[in-house]
Amino acid sequence: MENILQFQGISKSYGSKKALQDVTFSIGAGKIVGLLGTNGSGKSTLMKIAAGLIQASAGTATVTGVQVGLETKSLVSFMPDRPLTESWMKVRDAIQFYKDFYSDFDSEKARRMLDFMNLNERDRVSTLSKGMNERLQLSLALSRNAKLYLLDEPIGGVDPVARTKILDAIVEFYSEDSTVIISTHLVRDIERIFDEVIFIKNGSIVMQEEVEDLRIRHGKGVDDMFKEVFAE
Ligand SMILES: Nc1ncnc2c1ncn2[C@@H]1O[C@H](COP(=O)(O)OP(=O)(O)OP(=O)(O)O)[C@@H](O)[C@H]1O
Repeated sequence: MENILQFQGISKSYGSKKALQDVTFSIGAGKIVGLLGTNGSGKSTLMKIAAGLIQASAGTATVTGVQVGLETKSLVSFMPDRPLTESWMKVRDAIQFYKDFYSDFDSEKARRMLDFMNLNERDRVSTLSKGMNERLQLSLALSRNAKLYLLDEPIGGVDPVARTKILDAIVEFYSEDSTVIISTHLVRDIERIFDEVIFIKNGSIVMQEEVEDLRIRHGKGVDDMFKEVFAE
């Protein structure tokens, strides 16, 4: 099976703070993967390295076998935990902005997603609620034709109704030959959509399992396993 994302011995420090320590894993094509860890465990750092936004202090990261850098930017669509859009924009300006910026942006798909999300192209980004803004950011990220989608806390801080809508949209609109990695600590709400999970604790990977194997091997769901691994 083709590796979509591979990390080999990746470490990252911010000054004396070690955010990632000797992280090695690989993820195949056609999966929705949960990157699960408590606050400060290194999830955003890992995603930013995969997206080519920050550099690792040591190790190698590849996307479809290509070392992360300029060439992989067109393969990876990243939804950061803070919006990339500007507050003066209307929803349609945000779409145009992405279209201008990314040659792989599919405007037709964006329109279908906006419709599904109950977003109006005339709405001003600054007036959107947090949940509606997350819906917009997700629509923008998933409307690119990428190999790898990195969604950093797509359901952070939104109500259960918005969460369900966002998760339904991911399942509905992701294309099955790509891979989606979703970071979160809100495991219970989201575990139903994962094929595979990676647990990250204090900057190290402590578990990577197919969800089905986890159930068979440990007789537990992802949320129970998460609570056990991260118990303090
Ligand atoms: N720019 C930075 N400068 C210094 N330390 C940083 C920086 N970014 C992250 N860190 C530290 O690195 C560690 C990992 O942070 P990271 O944001 O990757 O974790 P996270 O799992 O995404 O956390 P959260 O769920 O709270 O967003 C944390 O201890 C954090 O304080």
